[in-house]
Amino acid sequence: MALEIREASVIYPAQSGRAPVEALSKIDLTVEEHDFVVALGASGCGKSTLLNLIAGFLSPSSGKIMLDEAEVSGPGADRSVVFQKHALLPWLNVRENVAFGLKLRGEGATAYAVADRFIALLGLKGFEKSPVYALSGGMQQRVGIARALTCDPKILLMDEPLGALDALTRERAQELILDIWKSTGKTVFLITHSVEEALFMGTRLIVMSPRPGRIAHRFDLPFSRRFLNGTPARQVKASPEFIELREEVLRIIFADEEQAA
Ligand SMILES: Nc1ncnc2c1ncn2[C@@H]1O[C@H](COP(=O)(O)OP(=O)(O)OP(=O)(O)O)[C@@H](O)[C@H]1O
Repeated sequence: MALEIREASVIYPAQSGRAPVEALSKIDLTVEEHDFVVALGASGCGKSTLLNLIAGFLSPSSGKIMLDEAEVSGPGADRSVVFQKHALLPWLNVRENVAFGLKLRGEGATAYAVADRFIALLGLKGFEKSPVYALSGGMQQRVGIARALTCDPKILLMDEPLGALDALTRERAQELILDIWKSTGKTVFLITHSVEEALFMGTRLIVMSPRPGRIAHRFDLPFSRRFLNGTPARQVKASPEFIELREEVLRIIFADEEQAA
């Protein structure tokens, strides 16, 4: 078992005359090692709050987050976060950005060797000395993922990591992340607003509903394994089984959005 969330609730306190917000209500979720869990749901259903709980940026109002039997009480090197805005350091080049986390941990001697391994894995070889501001959005996001991986986290947490990319780059990045997931054996928790991305990438999907934020539906997914076993991505995404599930999940989310309107 990698991660266990037990009856976790988050209530944000009342602000400027508004009532408190029950952002998450009694979330139960077990994430096994090497799972690729994707969270999907209408805006405001608590996806980022859940990721922040796992990252340790936020403590639950009640309930527990356990990682390998130990209670999560704050951020730690066993979890790395990749955000949509990759939060790179613009004055440093690719290699320095990727090595940054390890150097911060005092692992200066090995930092560059490890960084170079992940630079190659993410297809950034040859760009080590490029300033990150000169790279495309897709390449910057790959630098962000390489940096997260260098610290060898048990769990990679990704909050809408591909949201800012154009459609073609986004599809390529999905495939790259799946290849890396397979080769590194990491456990992944990813938030996305794209139903197609969620179905394609995850081994497990949680569909969340708002007010209060909760897990309303859970699905086991076969599609990423089909891609990793050699079926072309577009063929996976165009299969009748994929399309049927995509429409089912869209119906669930649209119903939540309509209720909120
Ligand atoms: N710091 C905060 N203080 C008060 N309320 C908050 C805070 N952060 C989030 N919320 C509220 O908690 C609920 C869940 O927010 P959260 O950002 O986790 O949802 P989300 O599913 O990630 O949304 P989106 O898809 O729009 O990013 C929302 O109603 C939001 O307005």
